[in-house]
Order: sequence, then C-alpha cells, then structure tokens
Amino acid sequence: MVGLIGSGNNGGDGLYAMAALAKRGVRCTAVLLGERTHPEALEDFNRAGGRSAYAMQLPGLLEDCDLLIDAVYGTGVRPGAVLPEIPQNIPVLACDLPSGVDADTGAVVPTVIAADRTVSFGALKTGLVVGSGHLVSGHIKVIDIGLRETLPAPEAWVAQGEDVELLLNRTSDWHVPGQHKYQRGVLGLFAGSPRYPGAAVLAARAAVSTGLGLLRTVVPDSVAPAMSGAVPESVPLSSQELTALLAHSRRNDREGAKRIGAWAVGPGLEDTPDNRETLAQILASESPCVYDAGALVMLEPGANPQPRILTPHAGELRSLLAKAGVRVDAADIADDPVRWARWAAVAYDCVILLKGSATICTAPDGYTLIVHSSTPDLATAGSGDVLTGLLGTLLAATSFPAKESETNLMHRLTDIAAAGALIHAHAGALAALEGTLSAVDLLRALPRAARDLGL
Ligand SMILES: NC(=O)C1=CN([C@@H]2O[C@H](COP(=O)(O)OP(=O)(O)OC[C@H]3O[C@@H](n4cnc5c(N)ncnc54)[C@H](OP(=O)(O)O)[C@@H]3O)[C@@H](O)[C@H]2O)[C@@H](O)CC1
Ligand SMILES: Nc1ncnc2c1ncn2[C@@H]1O[C@H](COP(=O)(O)OP(=O)(O)O)[C@@H](O)[C@H]1O
Repeated sequence: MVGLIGSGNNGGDGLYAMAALAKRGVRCTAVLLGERTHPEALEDFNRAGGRSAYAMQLPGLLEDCDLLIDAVYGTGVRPGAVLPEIPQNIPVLACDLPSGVDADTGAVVPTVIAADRTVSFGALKTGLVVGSGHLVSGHIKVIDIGLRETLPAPEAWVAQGEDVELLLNRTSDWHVPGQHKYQRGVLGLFAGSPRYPGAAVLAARAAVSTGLGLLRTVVPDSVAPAMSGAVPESVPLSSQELTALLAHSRRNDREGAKRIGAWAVGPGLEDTPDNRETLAQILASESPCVYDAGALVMLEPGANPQPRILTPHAGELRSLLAKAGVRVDAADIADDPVRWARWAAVAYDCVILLKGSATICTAPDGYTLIVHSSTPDLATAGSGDVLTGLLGTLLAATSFPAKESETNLMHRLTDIAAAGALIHAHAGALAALEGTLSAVDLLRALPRAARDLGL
C-alpha cells in the first residue's frame, strides 16, 4: 500500500490509517509530499513499521501497489494545487476528500486525484456530491468521528429514495382513498412544436404514468395526432377553453375537469408570439407550475405569487442568470453549482431544480436538497422531458393552502422537486438494469419506480 501524504491534518489522517494497517502486517510506504509532515502521526507510522519515501520514488512504488491512499489535501486545499498523476489501474482511497476537490463547492484543480472510494470524516462535504467533485469521489462513506455536536447546521441536504414519502408529505397531503380523478390531480401540459413533437409526448406519457387523475394538453395542431396516438389518456384543451379556464384559475381549485390544478410548461415549446401570449396567461395564474426547456427562454426574472419550479440544465441556468444581469460561464457553474442555482432562485423568486449528474433543488432562502446517486445513463435526449411530466403530476397531486407562508411554500416546492428527481433517478436505475437506456425505457420504468418509492 502506498500513501500520498501532505503537510497538514489530512496527511496526518493518512499516516494514522496506514499505521493501523502496518500493525496488521500490510506493507505500507508513505510518500511525503509536503515540506513538513504531521509529527505525531509520522512517529506513530514509523513505530508501526511503516516506511517513508520521497516524491521522486513514487513512479517505482506505484508499479507494485495494490491500493493508493490519497491524503495530500483535504479541506485545506487552495486553488492551484499540483498533484502527481496516478495511473488509472491503481485503486484509490481518498481520506476525507479526493485531493484537489473544494469541500464547499465541488470545484476541482486540473490535477485532482480521482478516487474509487472516499471516506469522509464527520460529515458529508457538499463538494463530494455536486459539480466536478461529485464525478471524482467514487463511492462515499461517511464516518462519525464525534464531531456531530460541534458542527454547524448543514448548508444542504442529500435526499435519498427512502425520503420520498416524507418529501411528499404523504400522510396529510397525498392521494386519499375515495378521491375521484379530478380531485386526484388535473395537470395542464403546454408543450411541443412542429420541430419537437416528441418532447411533448414524452412529458405527457411521464405525467400519466405517475398516477395523475387527468391530463389536459395544449399542443400545436401538428402535434395533436401524435399526442392522442401515443397518450390516449390525454384530453386536448382548445384555446377558447384555455383562456376561459385561466381567467378563473385559483390555487387548489380542482373540483372539475375544467379546472387545472397545476401546469407543466416547456418541453419542445418554441418561442413564438402566440406561445408567449399563452405563457403570459399561465404565468399570471396562481396554479403551481413547472417550467422547463422552451418556457425558460421566455421567462423574465422578478417577484411573482405563483408557486414555480424551474428546471434548467447548466446551459439554461447560464441564460437565466444572464437575463437577471449575472454573467457566468459553464465553468463557473461547474465550479459552484449550488451557489448559482441559489442566485437564480432568488432572481426568479422560485425553486430551481438544476439538472446534471447531480440534481440540485434550491429555494430562494437557500434551503437545498441534492440528489447525487443517478445513473449517468440518464444523460439521454428526452430524459428531462420525462422529469417535467413527472414533476407536473407531483404538483397536481399536492394541495397548496392559499395562506401558506412564502418560506413554507418554497420549501414544499423544493421537497417536491427533490422527490421528482429521486423517482426519475430510480426509474433510470431500474431501466439501466435492462441495458442501455432511452427516454422511452425510462418512461416504462416510471410506474414501478413510483410504486417502489411509495406513491
Ligand atoms: N481539523 C479538524 O478538526 C479535523 C481535520 N480533519 C482532517 O484535516 C483536514 C484538514 O486539515 P488541514 O487544515 O491541515 O489541511 P489539509 O487539507 O491537510 O491541507 C494541507 C496543507 O496543504 C497546504 N496547501 C493547500 N493547498 C495548497 C496548494 N495549492 N499548494 C501548496 N500547498 C497547499 C496548506 O498548507 P499551507 O501551505 O497553507 O501552510 C494546507 O494546510 C481535513 O480535510 C481532514 O482530513 C479531520 O480528521 C476532521 C477533524
Ligand atoms: N451524467 C449524468 N448523470 C446522471 N444524470 C444525468 C447526467 N446528465 C444528465 N442527467 C439527468 O438527465 C436529465 C437530462 O435532462 P435535459 O438536459 O433536460 O435533457 P433533455 O432536454 O434531452 O430531456 C436530467 O434529469 C439530468 O439531471
């Protein structure tokens, strides 16, 4: 076993770990990379029979290495750290954090040492589950080292499958036996264009696959035949019906088919004057709404009374921020996704669900939930449209009391967004068991995923 040992406490942790292993007979060599070394840990390591080496000896040592312990930098890393290159075939166990990951943001230095496993001490660091840090942390295990009482409140929480029931407040808020279909949830879907008919169909199929009472669709004439063919459950809404309905929409009014409890807007939608007009009506309504893709292009920042979830990927987040006067590039977002998602939540007065290898759900007050265990197979065209339809169903099935405080409302929307991301991730995992994954495979796995997670 070879340990890469830095000058601070992280190096000390690595030396203590290797001392324990050396005492059990493991052949351990510590490569001392700093100008100084944690003195007590080095003494313990030496006493246990460990050997020390210089950086220049590393390539030779790696030729005969079963496991590399990375203990160069932990939370103390500064930008610009330069780290040795490790051949890909050597398994790496990182102490606390892979060296080169910023514990708070997930930013990494170019020479970051990617780990197969990370043993994180005391608490899960945000940088391990978001941004580029998420991609180099491997399997993460958090070890309690007795810090719990002294730690400040977390800045963000990781949400997992078993949390869905709690996030959806199922005991008081979700489907009640005896409800008829209109009470169960009516969703309006405004989506699709001659160019992107499939996006509307995918969102619609996702919505009806996750336990919706009724789906009403507003799609262009060219998309309508495909919609009724692929989603016979859906009921089209004429533009006259739409105008009449939006004029009377109130939060939680779902007493009949003419009412719409929530909206899902944007998959495949094009920026046209007519669409802007319809969108303006939906924006002015009080019904909860998830806005995605084409809708995001037409949104403006500012305060609003509508319960809103926006679901941008990093490119769309950049455009949203630019409209709000905040200039960032893709690298800035990758370096600190939670920060920029929070900026957008404040600027647009809504919940932001930032898509990517980790999904970040955040409210304007900073309440943040992270879903980080999705399969990379989800990175396939149409997978975001499925998420939008699914979120629409969750919104339509939730009651939002008119007198709820702004903070409570935003937190509930954040919880719903995370629940949606978890169901989406679980469907991805189920579909991936069968082989490579398309958005339609994801759709097929949705009912089972929803049922597994308690819907
Ligand atoms: N403290 C605790 O309560 C607990 C601590 N724990 C453990 O300690 C770790 C934090 O320890 P740490 O503060 O000593 O920092 P660490 O990550 O070892 O960095 C080493 C030093 O490297 C240097 N350095 C950094 N960047 C550089 C650069 N670009 N280029 C060159 N040099 C650079 C910098 O030294 P400087 O140059 O500033 O003197 C830095 O101090 C933490 O992650 C966890 O593993 C846990 O056991 C839990 C309890
Ligand atoms: N590398 C990845 N690992 C896990 N999930 C991913 C990854 N890349 C993308 N995703 C997820 O896949 C979905 C892609 O959505 P989106 O970018 O809107 O695609 P589309 O517009 O084609 O539907 C999002 O839910 C996102 O979080």
